[in-house]
Amino acid sequence: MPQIAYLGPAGTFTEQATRSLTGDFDAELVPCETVPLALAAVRRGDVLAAGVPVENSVEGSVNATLDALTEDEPLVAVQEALLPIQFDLLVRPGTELAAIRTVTSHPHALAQVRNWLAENLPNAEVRAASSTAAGAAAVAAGESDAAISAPVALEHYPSLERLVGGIADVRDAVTRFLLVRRPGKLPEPTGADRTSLCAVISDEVGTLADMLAELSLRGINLSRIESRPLKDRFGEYRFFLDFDGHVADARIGDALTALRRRCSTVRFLGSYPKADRSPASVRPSASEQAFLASAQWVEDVRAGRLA
Ligand SMILES: O=C(O)C(=O)C[C@]1(C(=O)O)C=C[C@@H](O)C=C1
Repeated sequence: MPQIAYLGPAGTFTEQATRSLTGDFDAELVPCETVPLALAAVRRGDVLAAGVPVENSVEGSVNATLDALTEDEPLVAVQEALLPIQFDLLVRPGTELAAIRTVTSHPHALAQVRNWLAENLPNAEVRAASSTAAGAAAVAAGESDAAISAPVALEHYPSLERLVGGIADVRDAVTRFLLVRRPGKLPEPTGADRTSLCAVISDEVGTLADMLAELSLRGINLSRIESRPLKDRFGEYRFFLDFDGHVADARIGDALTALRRRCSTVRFLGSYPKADRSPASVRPSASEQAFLASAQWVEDVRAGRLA
C-alpha cells in the first residue's frame, strides 16, 4: 500500500485534506512534524507523496510550504483540495474560559482567530505549535491550558473536550492543499486545470511586467502571484505563479517557453485539476485550434508551401 506523508500528528486539517486527496486509492498516511520533513520524505522516496497546506483565504500563503517546494530537488503537485476552516477551543475537562492562561496552535491557525482571542482570551499567553493537532497534544499532556484545533482533533484526543466550537474571525475561510510527488507522469488535462510554477527574474526595469505580459498576451488567467526572498541574496525574490490551464495546453506550453527564455530560473511545480473544477475560459485566439492552425501556417511558410 502506498505511503503518503502529511503535516501531523493525526487530527490536523492537513490530515483531513490528505484523506480526501487519497480517497481514490488505498494509502497509509504517515504523519510528519513539519511540511519540510514531509517533503523530504517524498524526495528520499520513503513515501510516494505528501499532502501539504499551500494557501489560506485569510492568512495567505503557507511560506514553509512554498520555501520547501523550491529549496531542494524538484517536486510537482498532482492534485489539490479545498477545506473549509473553523476551529474548536479544546481544553482538559472542567477548564473554564476564565481559567485559561496559555493557548496554543499552529501560527496560521492563530492568525485566523486573532480577533476571537483578543475578545475572549485577552490575557492568555499565545504559544506557537507545529500544527493544530500538536497544540491539542500539548493540552492533553498538560503543557498548555487550551488549543485552537481542527474539529477532527477531538477524535484523536478523547481526553479533551470542546469548550467553544465554530471559531473563525472570517466566516467561510478556506485552505488549499496540494498532493505533491516526485516528477513523473503528469495528470491528464481536464479543461479545468491549474499550473503552478516558480520563477526567478533579474532585478531590472520591467522584468516582472514582461513576465506577466507573456501570460496575459496568451489569454491566461493568473490566479495567484506571491514573492518569497531568495534568502542568500538580499532584495532578490522568487515569484510563485498559479494560473488556469495545463502544461499540455498549447497556450500554456507557449507561455512557458517564453518564461523559460525570459527568467533566470523557472521551476515547474505541476499541472493538476482545480478542486472546484471551474473550467478555464479561453478566448478564441488562444484556443488549441488557433495555436495548431497558426503553427501549421508557419510550418507551411517555412516549407515554401505558403507565402
Ligand atoms: O495545523 C494544521 O492543522 C494544519 O493542517 C496547518 C494549517 C495551515 O498551515 O494553514 C492548515 C489549515 C489551517 O489553515 C490552519 C493550519
